[in-house]
Amino acid sequence: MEAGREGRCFTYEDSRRLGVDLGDLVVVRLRGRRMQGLVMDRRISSPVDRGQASGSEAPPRHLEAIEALVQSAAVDPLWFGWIEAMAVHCHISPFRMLKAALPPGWLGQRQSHQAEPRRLWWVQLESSAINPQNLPQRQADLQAALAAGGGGAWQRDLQAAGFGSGLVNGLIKRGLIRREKRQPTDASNGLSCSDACDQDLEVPQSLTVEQQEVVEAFQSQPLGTGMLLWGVTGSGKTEVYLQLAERELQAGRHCLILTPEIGLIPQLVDRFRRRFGTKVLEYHSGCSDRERVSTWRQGLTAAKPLVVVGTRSAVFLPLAPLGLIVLDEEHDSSYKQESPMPCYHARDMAMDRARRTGARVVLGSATPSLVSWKNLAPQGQLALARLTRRISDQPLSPVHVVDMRQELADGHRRLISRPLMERLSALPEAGEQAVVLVPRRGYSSFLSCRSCGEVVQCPNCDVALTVHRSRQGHQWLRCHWCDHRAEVESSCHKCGSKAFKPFGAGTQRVMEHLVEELQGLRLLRFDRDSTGGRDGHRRLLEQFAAGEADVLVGTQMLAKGMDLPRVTLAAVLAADGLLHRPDLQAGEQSLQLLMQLAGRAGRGERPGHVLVQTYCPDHPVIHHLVDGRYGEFLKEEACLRHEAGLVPYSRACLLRLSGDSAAATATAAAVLAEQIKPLCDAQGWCLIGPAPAPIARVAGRSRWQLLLHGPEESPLPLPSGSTLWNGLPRGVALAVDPDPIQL
Ligand SMILES: Nc1ncnc2c1ncn2[C@@H]1O[C@H](COP(=O)(O)OP(=O)(O)OP(=O)(O)O)[C@@H](O)[C@H]1O
Ligand SMILES: [Zn+2]
Repeated sequence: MEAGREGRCFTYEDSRRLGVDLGDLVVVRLRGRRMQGLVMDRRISSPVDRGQASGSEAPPRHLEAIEALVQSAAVDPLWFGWIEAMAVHCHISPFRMLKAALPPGWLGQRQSHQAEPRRLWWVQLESSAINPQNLPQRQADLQAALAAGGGGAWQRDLQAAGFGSGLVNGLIKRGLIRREKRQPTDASNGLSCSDACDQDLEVPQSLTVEQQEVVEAFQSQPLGTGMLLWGVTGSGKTEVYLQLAERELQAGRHCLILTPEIGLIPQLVDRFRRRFGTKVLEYHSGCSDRERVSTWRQGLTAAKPLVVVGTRSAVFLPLAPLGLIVLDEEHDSSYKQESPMPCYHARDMAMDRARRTGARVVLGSATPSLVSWKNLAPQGQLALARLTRRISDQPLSPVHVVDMRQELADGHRRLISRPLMERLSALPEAGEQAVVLVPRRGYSSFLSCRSCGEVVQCPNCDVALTVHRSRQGHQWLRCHWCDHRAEVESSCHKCGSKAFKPFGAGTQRVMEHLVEELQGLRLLRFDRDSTGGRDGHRRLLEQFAAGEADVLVGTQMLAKGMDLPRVTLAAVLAADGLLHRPDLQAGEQSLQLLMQLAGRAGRGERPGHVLVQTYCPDHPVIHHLVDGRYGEFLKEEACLRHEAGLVPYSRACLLRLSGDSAAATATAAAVLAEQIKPLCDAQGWCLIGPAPAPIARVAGRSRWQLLLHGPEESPLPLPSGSTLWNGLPRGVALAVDPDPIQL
């Protein structure tokens, strides 16, 4: 139950014979109060046992009854065992691990949900309607799907088959269909709707020789193992996932397809739906709590195997038997949950789950992480498969570096260099498109004084405030950590200078420059601010794919997954912002991002180009980007980190403390350090800190940290259970992050 910091376990009796089981949500009383609890463990006891209770001195106790069953989880013991093991791995109580694994809203479920079955929308063709001419294609498709299925279908199944509510509403307006609420059980006058929608599914592509080899290699892999699929951008990895999934489905096993970012979900879901129709479900933060609970339940009760496309938390779905787990873009750090606890990495979870259940894992990437690289057989656990050629047979696009120092020396002070300008302005005539990466969002990064160097900081956090600007031209400052907002000032409050201007370039600022400087170019902006709403990403990408713009300007997410044949130019405006982050993996991560971006160009018939603007063209990352030999980079990086004894050739663990009071937090950090120092010494780990976190204050809370560093694959030098938390003063929170990615 949610009692205390870690949640606590109590014992109750199922005297009302509700048949409760592991993971079920039940109603019990705690000190007279009705509360909801999760069933964490089960003991069968007979009256005789009770009389001779272990230890024998304890008299038989009267246990309170479980009052009601709210939700039955029906998870299998294998799944539960895995969750318990992961709790140990993440240094968290089994209760909190289970709570994190269950869909959000599970604990808040009302009993009434179960008592009365929900009524659903039923969509029915109007028999009297006259078929209009010139129906838009998708509306016609929907109409045909309904007709093929006998005239009606549940809206939720139509949704699953890719017919959104907009389309349904369109046909309602035309009077072609009507919609009513019905009880899901009385589907008497309907087809089993999924069959209707699954009628004209796409047929699989015939595989290239390389793809075929990968599929065969995977088929011969033992159950419970994994494969690293290293395939250059545009080499047809997704097609391989599709065909592997198809084989699993035929064998009656479920599939999980994971992607790091919610922005990549729509394209992936669309591709899987075209192939597998209503077998495809979604599970990610863009779904409502109710949808996630529903997908969870469908996973438990599905008669036929499913494909679930989701983000990292989908790794917990209780699908059984599970055949395949794919992690696309496996190198992406979004697979790691940093906060709140449990701080888990979906890749570790997936590998462990596969080992236990006999599923198999595919880690796909054009730029594999060093962690997976190091985990290759024979020393490690992963088989390696490669796709070295693009489907289009276009070579990877050549990379041109623009030295911005030279631009400046030549008196050219624009954001957009002359070579980039030239290429962009040639696009419309050639009927081609470009993507431009700006490594930060917002109007421009920060407000600074050119006279004294003062930068406007957030009063709550140790970060610069970002300048934002509305369409009407109004400017304001905003903190990306705590959402603090402030007005923009016209002069420096420190020295009074009027040379007080935004510095750096965000997507909005770049858009304005492009609009000014490249009249006649049509631009679209693709970042978190412009892709709001559930279908934001899909809408923008559709517009761009339909040729409504020449240039797509955006942040990180535009580098990934997009497959548009007319894009022949990929550019990055200021690579420097990426290269100089104070982060251990900055090199690896920026090269991954830049190669990913480069992979967007030249995927169709026409050759592509990549243009990188930077003030340090001699940076090793830029060199590797130009020569395109990612394998060489991995080898060098592995050597460097191996020699320096850095992760993944050692192990790290970060303890993060935060609290309202700076003094209390600092003291708690010091006390904690004293507590674990002897354990570190005994196990050959070293303890760094306590020290203030790199961003020492967020949303008014002080942050301190302890970094532990130890031998590869050794256990964390921490006391078990909740010991670490027991000594903490009120108001100070502690999170344990094993294998942290960011410090
Ligand atoms: N065997 C095939 N025959 C014909 N076309 C194919 C085949 N395999 C893939 N394609 C097409 O090639 C294009 C690129 O494939 P896909 O998107 O799967 O590559 P990818 O490796 O996943 O790319 P990226 O990692 O860059 O996102 C897609 O349009 C896909 O439909
Ligand atoms: Zn702030």
